[in-house]
Amino acid sequence: MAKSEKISEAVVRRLPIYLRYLSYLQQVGVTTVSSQQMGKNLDVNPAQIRKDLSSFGDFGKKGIGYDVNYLVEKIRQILKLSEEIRVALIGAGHLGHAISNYNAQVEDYMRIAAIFDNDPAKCGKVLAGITIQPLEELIQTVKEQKIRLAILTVPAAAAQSVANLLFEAGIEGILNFAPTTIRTERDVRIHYADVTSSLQSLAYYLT
Ligand SMILES: NC(=O)c1ccc[n+]([C@@H]2O[C@H](COP(=O)([O-])OP(=O)(O)OC[C@H]3O[C@@H](n4cnc5c(N)ncnc54)[C@H](O)[C@@H]3O)[C@@H](O)[C@H]2O)c1
Repeated sequence: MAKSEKISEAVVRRLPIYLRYLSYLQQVGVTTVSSQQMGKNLDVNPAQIRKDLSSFGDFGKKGIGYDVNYLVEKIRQILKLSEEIRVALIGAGHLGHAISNYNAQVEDYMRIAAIFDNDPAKCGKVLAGITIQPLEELIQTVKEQKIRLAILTVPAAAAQSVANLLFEAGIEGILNFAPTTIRTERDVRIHYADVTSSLQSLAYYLT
């Protein structure tokens, strides 16, 4: 039973990291895991892991650890990953190719279901098993296919206008790779992924 409905953003960001490790344990047939083992493998303080996991229920057993299958199910539930979530990718360029091909290889509840580009030379071509569609078809396809999330891999100059189309289509969240901020007037969650900023933060720790 969940102790609280609302989980902090920091915990929500750590849960996928726990889930990735726990899914690996499932694959190799490990059935229980302690917070110590998890902490060692993920380089996270075990006390932090216990605290995070206890925030949505008290299901670790002292001296035995966590039941891996149960924990995977529980985290999937919390992250609303119990059923497939359909994702659109916009911008079938270099990065779009890499992400689409990767997504097609991994077994994941996040499934890229549609790909869009505004380059007529790319539309109609197949990428990772999906036919690239023109941008004009975005709103209708997103609505028809019940696509809820989007990945933006277009140039920065195009990001806002494409995001506006996504808002119009009713998208609920965007993972933006373009190096620009997206403004939204609706309750749409925008997350940013940026290798350069991450490297810049890492540079701070250079000795
Ligand atoms: N966040 C990161 O770590 C990271 C890393 C690499 C690239 N990027 C960014 O990702 C974006 C894509 O990079 P890339 O190297 O794949 O570029 P790219 O030029 O190879 O691909 C961009 C694609 O977007 C399409 N496009 C352009 N305008 C569009 C529009 N209005 N609607 C739909 N499609 C449109 C182009 O036709 C092209 O296929 C850029 O903004 C780049 O700066 C971010």
